[in-house]
Amino acid sequence: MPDAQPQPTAARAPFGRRLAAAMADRGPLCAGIDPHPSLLAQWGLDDDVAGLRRFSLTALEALAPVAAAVKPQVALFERHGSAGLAVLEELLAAARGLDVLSIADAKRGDIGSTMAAYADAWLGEGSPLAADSVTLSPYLGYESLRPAIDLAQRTGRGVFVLGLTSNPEGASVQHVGAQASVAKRIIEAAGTDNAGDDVVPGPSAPALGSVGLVIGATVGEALEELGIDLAATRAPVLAPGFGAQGATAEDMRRTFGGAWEQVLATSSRGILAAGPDAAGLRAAAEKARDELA
Ligand SMILES: O=c1ccn([C@@H]2O[C@H](COP(=O)(O)O)[C@@H](O)[C@H]2O)c(=O)[nH]1
Repeated sequence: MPDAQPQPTAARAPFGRRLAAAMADRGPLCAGIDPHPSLLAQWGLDDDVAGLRRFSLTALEALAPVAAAVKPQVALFERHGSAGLAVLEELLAAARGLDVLSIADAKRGDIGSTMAAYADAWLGEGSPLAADSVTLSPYLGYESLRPAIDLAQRTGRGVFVLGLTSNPEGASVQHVGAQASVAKRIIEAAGTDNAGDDVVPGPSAPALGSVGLVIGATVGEALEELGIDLAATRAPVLAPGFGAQGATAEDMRRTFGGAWEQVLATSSRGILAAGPDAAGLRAAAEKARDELA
């Protein structure tokens, strides 16, 4: 498996630009790498570190050529302790070597002083866990995420802030406030950050900032009901819920409307269930990507 160190800051274009180019080149699919115990069993692997490593590297090699990004689910590595995190480090390095963008789905969020340490871990130059981007939870206040947003912008990396999540329970917090909802405030704050970013469109790619949003593919009419103008934010939109959680490409086109070009649909179990055969995995990802195209 190829290995590569994070590049120096100066050599890396802004994350939004790199993501837009990858989406133009490979399509709007992010392949989730979620080594659930049930999937390990289905692949004939043990629920241990060797099984985790085989699963993750097999999925990466099969899926990297057909996905704009890969998204390892950090919790499923953490459950194996420090050895699991070492596998995640190896996976992130291998993704760099295969030239596919990585999104560490860690959903970090804390008071600013601690947030700086999370930022160093996931976005810091030279950190063994550094990914191209990381998911963040804004429920200690959007501004508490500032150290991560700033570091991402300095290093050509990105963040995806939870806006409207794909799970049905999310609405009980995120929809509160109706037309001035919690979600709307967070989404508009991301838009403000992207307005200050150096955002330029590529020849066949939309102009995307480096502060992304997580908006579930399953949220239905919520964007419209809450009066949210996603297109105005220029945020890359990571959309989980496609596949195993039930959202179809058609549902997503309806939900995202004029912001469709910003959407990076992510699917994990829906693709990974086709493993361990590499050709089967790739075919499942290509089918998902073609449905979205
Ligand atoms: O709102 C959210 C935020 C993150 N996720 C994550 O995405 C994947 C979805 O996996 P599937 O197997 O495709 O359902 C998983 O890692 C979640 O933690 C989300 O689903 N919803």
